[in-house]
Amino acid sequence: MAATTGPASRRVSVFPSPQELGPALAQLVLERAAAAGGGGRRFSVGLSGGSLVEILARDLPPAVASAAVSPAGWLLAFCDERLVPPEHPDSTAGAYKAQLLPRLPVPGPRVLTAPPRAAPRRRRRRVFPGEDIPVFDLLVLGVGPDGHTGSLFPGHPLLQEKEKIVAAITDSPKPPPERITLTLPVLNAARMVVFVATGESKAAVLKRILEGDEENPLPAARVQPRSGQLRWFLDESAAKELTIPVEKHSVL
Ligand SMILES: O=C(O)[C@H](O)[C@@H](O)[C@H](O)[C@H](O)COP(=O)(O)O
Repeated sequence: MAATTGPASRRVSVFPSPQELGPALAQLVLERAAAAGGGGRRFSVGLSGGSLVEILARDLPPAVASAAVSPAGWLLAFCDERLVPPEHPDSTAGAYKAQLLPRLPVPGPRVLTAPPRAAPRRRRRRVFPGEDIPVFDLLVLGVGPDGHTGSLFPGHPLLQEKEKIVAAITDSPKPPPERITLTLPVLNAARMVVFVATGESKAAVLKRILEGDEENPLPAARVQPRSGQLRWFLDESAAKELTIPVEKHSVL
């Protein structure tokens, strides 16, 4: 049963805990990779930091292994990045390089690390030829208890950005203050966006994002892919205040 309220293609899936959510997320990544494959085109996937790193590092490698898939044709990018050295514990790319990449088969994905400033147009043209705004096959986003996603924070002027595809922020309310982030035009151009949120600390904000109708929507509520699909993967604690129909996944 698919959840059908809200935007036409939005589906909200609820899992008992992150332990069940992780393998389902890994399957979704593989499905999207298979759908994108062929024609010499890379499967482009953007990942976020925070608790997602642990979930993907735990559940994606076994899924890749059991499906005997090669990630060599994948292009892995980051939805946002904290501007710290790669070896710093706050570095999102550093965390994926330490925890996920060594567990994937070799040759692994091509990894697009964030430039310290907005991406030069030439580089973007090489990676996403012919596209004015990069169209990712899949973006995996988190959401903070304040409703931020990527490094797009409530009330921040970056929410109005229309031109840049990657923007710098120097006053992030969540440390560290200096970050770069994909902008809303890129998030909303993706073929699929999946939000992942677990834990009780997200329950109240998820009710606002998924059921609210606010004049000034929270950043995560502004992610409505124009022609792509929008998925939400939640655990029961995060979903506990929701009254919209959801797709419940139980342990078999
Ligand atoms: O830089 C970051 O912190 C992330 O990229 C950020 O957008 C994250 O996805 C959310 O804050 C949710 O984080 P948690 O899943 O750890 O709560």
